[in-house]
Amino acid sequence: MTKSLIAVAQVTSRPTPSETLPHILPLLAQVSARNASILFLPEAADYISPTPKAAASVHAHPLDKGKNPFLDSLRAGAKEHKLWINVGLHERSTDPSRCWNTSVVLDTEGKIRGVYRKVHLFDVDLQDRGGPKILESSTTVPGEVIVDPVQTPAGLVGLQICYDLRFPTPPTLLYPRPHILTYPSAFALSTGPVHWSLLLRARAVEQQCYVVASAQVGEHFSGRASWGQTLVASPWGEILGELPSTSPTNRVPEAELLFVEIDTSAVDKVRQEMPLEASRRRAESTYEEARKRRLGKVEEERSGVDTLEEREGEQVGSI
Ligand SMILES: O=C(O)CNC(=O)[C@H](CS)NC(=O)CCC(=O)C(=O)O
Repeated sequence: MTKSLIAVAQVTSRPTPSETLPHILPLLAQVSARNASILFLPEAADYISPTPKAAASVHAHPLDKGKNPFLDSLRAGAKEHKLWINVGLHERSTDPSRCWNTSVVLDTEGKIRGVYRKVHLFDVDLQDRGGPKILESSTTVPGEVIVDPVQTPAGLVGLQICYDLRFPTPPTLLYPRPHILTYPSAFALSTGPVHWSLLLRARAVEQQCYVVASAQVGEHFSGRASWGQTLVASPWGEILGELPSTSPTNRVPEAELLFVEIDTSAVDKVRQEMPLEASRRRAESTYEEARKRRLGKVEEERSGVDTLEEREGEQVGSI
């Protein structure tokens, strides 16, 4: 069987896990009623807090069984409804005021099959574009590892999170090559309209795989909203399904589902028709040479501030 139905959720998470969970749990029965094999939930599905530093010490827990009420409920739900679940959530780190931004894969026994911690953190100042100034690194510890894709009933799933979407290199390093790249997200209103679907489709076209992006949507609390537009792209880059984005004129539900059929043989077919990976390997030595040259130049620029002035002095003197 190469075909399977997947369910992709769009959610408005609240400031605490106990406020959010009642919106998420009913989705599990809906997924199971449609016989979908796996449910994808967004980044920070457990909560989005106005005071993330304080919330980290209260609501972020280790992933271990019995230590994380939000994840424990999903583990029980996965088992009850015989589903796999991919979920983004806050994970307690060794620093009490900063958590990991983590993506977890659960199997039908509620057992953890994959854990990825967001590597690229959203440290930006978009105020001139009507957007936020956010320093995710002040509340989040960056992950250090690109993890291997996880085998699920829908195919091999490569784990990335939200802002990672802007970095094309990590997916090129995944092995075995995934059938699905997943980007659980909470995209900003200021970046979503132009960048979100463009980047998701670009990753699908480059990696020749499905891209599944479950998104946060709507207003989490006064002053913080997410873009939405939960989306699935095909290995050819087509949009196979999407849910509404946040807009002043359209009220989005607190939680809803998108169902899409995935066919792993469609991934194999595109990769046969256009064998990008084979070409990439042939180019590897060329990349390496360019990379070294670039690194050399960057280092020269960084250490060369004083010497540059000296050189300018020399030039002036010699003219
Ligand atoms: O932990 C939470 O509270 C929820 N997490 C988020 O909202 C994260 C980090 S602030 N958001 C993004 O990475 C947006 C990226 C984005 O919008 C872009 O790349 O344009």
